Amino acid sequence: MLGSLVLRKTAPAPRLLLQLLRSPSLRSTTGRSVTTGGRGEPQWLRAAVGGRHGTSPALLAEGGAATGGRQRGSTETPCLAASTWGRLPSPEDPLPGQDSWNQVLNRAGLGVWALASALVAHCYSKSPTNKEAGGLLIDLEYRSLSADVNARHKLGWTALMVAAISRHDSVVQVLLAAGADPNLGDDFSSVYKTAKEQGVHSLEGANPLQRNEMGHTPLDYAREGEVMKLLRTSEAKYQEKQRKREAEERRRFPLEQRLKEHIIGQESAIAAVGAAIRRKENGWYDEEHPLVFLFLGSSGIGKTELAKQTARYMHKDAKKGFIRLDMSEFQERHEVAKFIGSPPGYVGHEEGGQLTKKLKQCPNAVVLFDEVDKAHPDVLTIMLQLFDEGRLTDGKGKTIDCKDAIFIMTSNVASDEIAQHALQLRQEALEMSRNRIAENLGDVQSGDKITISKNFKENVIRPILKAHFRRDEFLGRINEIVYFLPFCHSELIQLVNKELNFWAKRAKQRHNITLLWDREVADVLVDGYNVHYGARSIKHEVERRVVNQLAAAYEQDLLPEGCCLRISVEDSDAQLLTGPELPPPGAEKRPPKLRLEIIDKDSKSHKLDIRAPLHPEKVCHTL
Ligand SMILES: Nc1ncnc2c1ncn2[C@@H]1O[C@H](COP(=O)(O)OP(=O)(O)OP(=O)(O)O)[C@@H](O)[C@H]1O
Repeated sequence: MLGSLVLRKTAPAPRLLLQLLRSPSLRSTTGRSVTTGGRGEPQWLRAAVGGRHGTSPALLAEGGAATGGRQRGSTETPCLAASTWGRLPSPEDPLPGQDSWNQVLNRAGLGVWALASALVAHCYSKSPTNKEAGGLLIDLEYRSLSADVNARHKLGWTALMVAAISRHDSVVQVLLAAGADPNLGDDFSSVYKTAKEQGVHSLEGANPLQRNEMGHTPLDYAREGEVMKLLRTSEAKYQEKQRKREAEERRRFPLEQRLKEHIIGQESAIAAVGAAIRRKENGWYDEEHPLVFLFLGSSGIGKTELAKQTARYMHKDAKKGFIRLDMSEFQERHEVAKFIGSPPGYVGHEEGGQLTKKLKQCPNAVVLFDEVDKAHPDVLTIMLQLFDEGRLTDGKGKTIDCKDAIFIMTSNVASDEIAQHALQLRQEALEMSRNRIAENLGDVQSGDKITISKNFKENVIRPILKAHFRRDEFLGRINEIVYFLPFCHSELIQLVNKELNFWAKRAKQRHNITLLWDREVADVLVDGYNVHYGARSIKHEVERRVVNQLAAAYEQDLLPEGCCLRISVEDSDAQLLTGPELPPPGAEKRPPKLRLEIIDKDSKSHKLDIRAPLHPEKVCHTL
């Protein structure tokens, strides 16, 4: 059934979008306008009305680019391009040499309804007769399509946002009249963020370089003639566009920012890696040699995580782009063959080497050599050749050029010295800040931000490394030695919260249970930190003191479907004074206990009596 909409306002002057969206008269005609002013407004709207035409359409362009939504050979999205045509297009209209409208619309991700309404509105608004008549009579098929005018593209934008960003005021008006909500949130403010949430790569798009399962690109199927020329040009154009898009992405969402989303603390390490990669990406590096890092620090502190996240940033195909070798598997001389493959006539010749096989698939991968200090000296010799020449010859005599690879070695050598030094620096920083507070000197420095001194690196760490690797030239080929420091208190709190958030998400997804916790809970769980196990000790503490109890409560049927649970700290002092187990004088104070409570609909909470699994008759007190 066709629906009809009468819009009584005349088309507004350009750049009056904000007034239009905020206008009370609009509210009176359509019932909709922006409810909050200033900073509270959705970001897309501020971008749309902010006059930053150079920036804000990028949001639109991102959406188009990220989904391959632009028409070939055009810089406009289908929506923009189509709306300048000046005739009413039908979704089934063939486009010259291209897809049907439906296909273009689908690629744009807008849906027929939104674009149809936008186009219709635009065309009508251009018609002088209608303007003179003082109104726009618009027949929209959107009702017959039973479409939701507020539906979002999978990257988060709505038709209203597209129209607003591209400054089609009349289209905005129509969409508002059709019920588009100007107060919808900022889900679409960043393609990177939204793509991440949606599990797609932010640079995903219609890609002529895309390979099928046989590894072929479209060009491989076009052996001659016009099609081949066309595909070649399109590949070249795509590569150039891709390069520009990547550069823009890097500017807007720098590597450091992305790394910080996954890695808590380790700011100097993130800065060192970020700076080296920026030099490489922007052509300020030595093209003859690959980048080589040595990550030093104790266990569970983020060395592997930083390498992984760097690979994720550098490569769309994170699987091939990240090669990880445990160097403790190459401790014997004969294991060199496992590394690069055996020569002809030897066992395993056909298999190839673990490193060379993977490097062949992705010569610019991020390669992690874990526990490099454990590798046999002959393996180190091969690595030195690799770092020096940027290529490697495998057992079959085939040379792999890997000057573009990034090599990261990790080691726990000198980790005790680094940890001790960092703790000492923190202690000194803390005392200094206490003194400054005592003397009322303002400008208090936090003990969290410390820097390892050059003196310590040269006089303590380098001799240890030299003694261990016994080769100056090996250390000389490392571009950057990166130091990972033990976590400070505020970082530990973040780690605990990250872990609790992880379990809260699980609880919601798997069991429809809402999990909340008091602030003090993190302080209690931080006590489980062990400097030798790093973040892993925090993971274990959360599992031991929280997740075990959740699982026991679940097993004992104490958690009703859809319930809300709170973790809180038991008032241990009160318990000790009144409880039956008064501690003997001088006894060590027991750590505070955590308890689980169910919060009822009327916000009252009651403690769960979880039986200890090994003593079913006893109530568990060991949270
Ligand atoms: N700084 C950090 N921020 C967030 N998570 C971290 C951090 N450090 C470690 N983790 C988490 O702890 C676990 C172990 O970390 P990772 O593998 O990076 O340790 P590592 O430093 O490489 O230790 P090892 O030398 O034992 O391999 C991972 O699940 C990781 O996500």
